[in-house]
Amino acid sequence: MSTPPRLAVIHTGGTIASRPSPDGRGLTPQQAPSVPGLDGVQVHDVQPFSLPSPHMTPAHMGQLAALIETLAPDHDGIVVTHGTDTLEETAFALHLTLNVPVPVVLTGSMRHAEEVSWDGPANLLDAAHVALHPSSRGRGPLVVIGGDIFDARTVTKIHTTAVDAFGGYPGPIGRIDREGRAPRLHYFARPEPRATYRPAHLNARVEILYAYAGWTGEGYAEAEARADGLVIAALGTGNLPAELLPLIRATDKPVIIATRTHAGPVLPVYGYAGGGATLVEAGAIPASFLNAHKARLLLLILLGQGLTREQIRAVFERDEF
Ligand SMILES: NC(=O)C[C@H](N)C(=O)O
Repeated sequence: MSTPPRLAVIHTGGTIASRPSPDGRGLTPQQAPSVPGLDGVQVHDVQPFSLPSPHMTPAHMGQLAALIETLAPDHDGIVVTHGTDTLEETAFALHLTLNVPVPVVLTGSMRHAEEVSWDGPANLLDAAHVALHPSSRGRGPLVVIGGDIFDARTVTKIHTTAVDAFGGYPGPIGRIDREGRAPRLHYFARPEPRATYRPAHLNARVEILYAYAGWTGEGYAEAEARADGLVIAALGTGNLPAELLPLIRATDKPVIIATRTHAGPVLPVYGYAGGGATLVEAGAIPASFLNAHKARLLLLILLGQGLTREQIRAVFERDEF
């Protein structure tokens, strides 16, 4: 008789574990969900903490990565349940730091267990099937929501309330559906090979500034003084108002230019004061196609690994993530 597949389910909180709190103050994580209808699978539930995902920190992400590394040798797949608000950040932190052969699949829900349209059980079952499927190996951490399978590098939350809350450019790399009870899984794309990092710590201070029409640099000097590095969610292909150019030129710390536009790369094409070409000439580092919060995590991890500004520039320039 063959041994049943072994699945670890790591519960971290989020709406998928939430219910209205007895004090009437709104939803809070209370009870980890169980995977429904998984016959013949040995499920091992683990709950390192139970948080709403806005309370997640890089330290929790590090704790989760260490736990996954401990569980990986004895399991065929690992599912992580997580709040959706920062799910893409945890997924990307794992993508950058984990090097385990077993599939790791993050999921969550947009509706809680007492709502009519509770999406937790289906997402959990989908995530379990994806995690246990042999074709999922070697793709890095994946995110499964609403039947869509995303890679951690490009996935992002695109809606605050819809059940299909995740998207990102260029979109899902696969799809899981069910025919009766049987899972039907298709992959359309294989993520590019990724680099993994071993930071000595995750304590670097990296702040994000958000650009807008009429910004004259308010908040920049204070953030620059406190932080080890900055990320700016800039405009379009990575442009800023002219007033930011001398501020960036005077900064020795890494300043990453991401974009507040929801898709597309940052490219140094404009030569007016504050245009992307002038920011790069002043020392700034384009974030490639990473959004500001993923660029922040990459910078934090590279700083934690002791890289210099020029080594950090090379990682972003070569898309080594
Ligand atoms: N749908 C959710 O999970 C949202 C919740 N605020 C969280 O991220 O924990």
